[in-house]
Amino acid sequence: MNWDDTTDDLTAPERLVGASADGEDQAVEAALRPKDLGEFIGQEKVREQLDLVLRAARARGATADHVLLSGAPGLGKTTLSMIIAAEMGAPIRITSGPAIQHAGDLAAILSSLQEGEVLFLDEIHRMSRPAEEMLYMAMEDFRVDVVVGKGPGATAIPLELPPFTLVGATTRAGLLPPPLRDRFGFTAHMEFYAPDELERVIHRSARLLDVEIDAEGAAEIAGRSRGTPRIANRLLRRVRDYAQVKADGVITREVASAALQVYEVDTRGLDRLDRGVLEALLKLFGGGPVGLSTLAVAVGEERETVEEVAEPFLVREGLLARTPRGRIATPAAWAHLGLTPPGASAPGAAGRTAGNGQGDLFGA
Ligand SMILES: Nc1ncnc2c1ncn2[C@@H]1O[C@H](COP(=O)(O)OP(=O)(O)OP(=O)(O)O)[C@@H](O)[C@H]1O
Repeated sequence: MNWDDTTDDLTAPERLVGASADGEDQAVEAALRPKDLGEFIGQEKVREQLDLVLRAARARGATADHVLLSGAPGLGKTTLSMIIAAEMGAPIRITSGPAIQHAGDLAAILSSLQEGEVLFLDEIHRMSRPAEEMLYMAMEDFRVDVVVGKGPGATAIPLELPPFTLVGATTRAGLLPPPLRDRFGFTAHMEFYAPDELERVIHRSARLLDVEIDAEGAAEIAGRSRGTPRIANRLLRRVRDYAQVKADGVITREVASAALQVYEVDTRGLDRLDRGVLEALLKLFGGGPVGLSTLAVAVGEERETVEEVAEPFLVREGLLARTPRGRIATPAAWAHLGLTPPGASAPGAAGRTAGNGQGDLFGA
């Protein structure tokens, strides 16, 4: 594993706990995707609300309102968009903001949509400005103006579109310009999944992959999956490999724990990079505060890698705080690594076992 690669792609797929999809994920995910709202696990509120929106549209014989899904990668936005199409009995077209750089690209897609079709636009916040402006009119009036020619001789030819449902997905709803946000009839924010929901995701995927797993094995993987179904499914596949080669193929707590120790994913889902940052903060800087640049040099990473790849999860987990004076480790960080904060009395045996049994990998 080459951590330097993370600076080129800040959600580097080679991270076992990275939330964006790698090639293997893409191949397997199609088979693991829930096909209807009933199969979709968790996100109770979103499911209930979406169910109402879709049922009502079906009852009216109308095309569903445009839907905006926001939330971190791997939480099921693509899956939900496919479910929306399936529930409406409509075809789906999938594209993404970065793929639409010119208004003409969007016009070509929109003009070829069938009536009622679902257009899934991933990373909608990364669309170009002219395409975004064309989308406003398409969403509201099902019409676009195609500009032909350049300069003073340019003419706008209006083009009627069949009614369609736009499902936009974004990791950051705050980045969307308000006029675009306002044109969605329904907006849903996807939350990270609770451990029991991830356990259900894991059991379901294990069934589909024909892997035997017990309740404790699923709980062990769920706890390390960073609240994200995509990571849960990926860890399940790696643990399955281990179970096949080193055990009898059955995933128990012991097998899952031993496998994820091999892959350097600890009990809270921290990987080598995350732990490296925490270790440096605690051992070299007494828990901080320390500046981001200094911390990055200490772990031999780029600033951006530490800030954008490692820190968000550490902050979310309450292990690290970003303050105006620099980065600070929380008491939970000391406990997690089984270390004693300066000035505190040494922990007893219980304190030391609060670590994750991987101290040997990072021991000073
Ligand atoms: N609620 C869920 N129940 C069961 N499986 C789920 C659920 N949500 C997501 N998954 C699984 O997690 C994987 C990733 O989901 P999906 O591709 O929909 O995420 P995403 O939010 O669209 O990610 P990205 O933003 O990176 O495109 C899929 O294989 C899917 O089967």
